[in-house]
Amino acid sequence: MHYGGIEAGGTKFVCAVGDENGNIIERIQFPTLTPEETIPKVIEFFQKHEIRALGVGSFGPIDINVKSDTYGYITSTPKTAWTNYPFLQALQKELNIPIGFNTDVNVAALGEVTLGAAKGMENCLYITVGTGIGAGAVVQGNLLQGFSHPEMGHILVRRHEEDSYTGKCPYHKDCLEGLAAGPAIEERWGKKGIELENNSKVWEMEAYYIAQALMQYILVLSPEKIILGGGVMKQQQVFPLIRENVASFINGYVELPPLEEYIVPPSLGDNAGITGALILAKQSEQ
Ligand SMILES: Nc1ncnc2c1ncn2[C@@H]1O[C@H](COP(=O)(O)OP(=O)(O)OP(=O)(O)O)[C@@H](O)[C@H]1O
Ligand SMILES: [Zn+2]
Repeated sequence: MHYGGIEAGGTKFVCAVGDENGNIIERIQFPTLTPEETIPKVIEFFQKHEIRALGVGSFGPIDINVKSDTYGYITSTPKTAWTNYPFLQALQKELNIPIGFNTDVNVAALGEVTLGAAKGMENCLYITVGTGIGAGAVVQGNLLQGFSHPEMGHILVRRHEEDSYTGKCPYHKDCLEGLAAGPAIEERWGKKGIELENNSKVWEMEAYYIAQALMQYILVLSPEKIILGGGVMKQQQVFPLIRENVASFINGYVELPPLEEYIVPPSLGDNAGITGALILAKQSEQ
């Protein structure tokens, strides 16, 4: 018997069928169009396979509070076709199996803690720096959740002294996402991140912001491993800069594991999310 997983992103939906250990057997992807266009394709894929349960890691904001009337909905997303869309209910109606529902980043954290860079640990943080910045956390073996899911990308950071860019977040302007996500890099420097590889100032500034965020996450959550993924983090040269900045901000106040092992890329690569979704599927049966 197999499990299903969905990594629902702002640009594409990845769907996979896997085994009880999170191994992917078959995967397929669809562009994220409107729910009316995308969801029937997703349902058709899973109806072809006999799956026991499904796990969903979704872009957000989403409602993951099981006590809420809108549990399972995508809520106030800027992708207007999906605003207030009852995502979980639409899947449930057609598939009639247990479904676990959480954020893309929480699910990626679950993948990495179960089978990836944080395997064997109870606490880890998964951060994506892409079109937006988001983080998911496994804390004492559980996905972190309160009245809603964490929104760690929107924290405030101290400005780099050479940065006069106003910031791109529609809600806060110069929050972390507003200053350090891919679109902010592009607007500040006038080129996409991928074309700025050799501009050391870009990555020095990027590391300065990301490291401040990491300091705050470290002090609040005490993660055993920090995993940084997403498009911007494909710039591997930023990792040593982030580690240096984290060391300098923390300034010896807490003893950290060796930073090359502590702040790392996802060891499941681009499969962190979909693998976590398969694991969430299995957990949803219990
Ligand atoms: N190799 C790269 N180097 C630098 N920046 C990159 C690279 N690849 C993608 N980006 C930037 O990352 C952003 C896209 O992020 P990503 O590839 O993680 O996709 P996404 O899934 O849309 O993001 P999100 O997870 O925030 O929804 C864009 O702003 C893009 O310019
Ligand atoms: Zn913000």
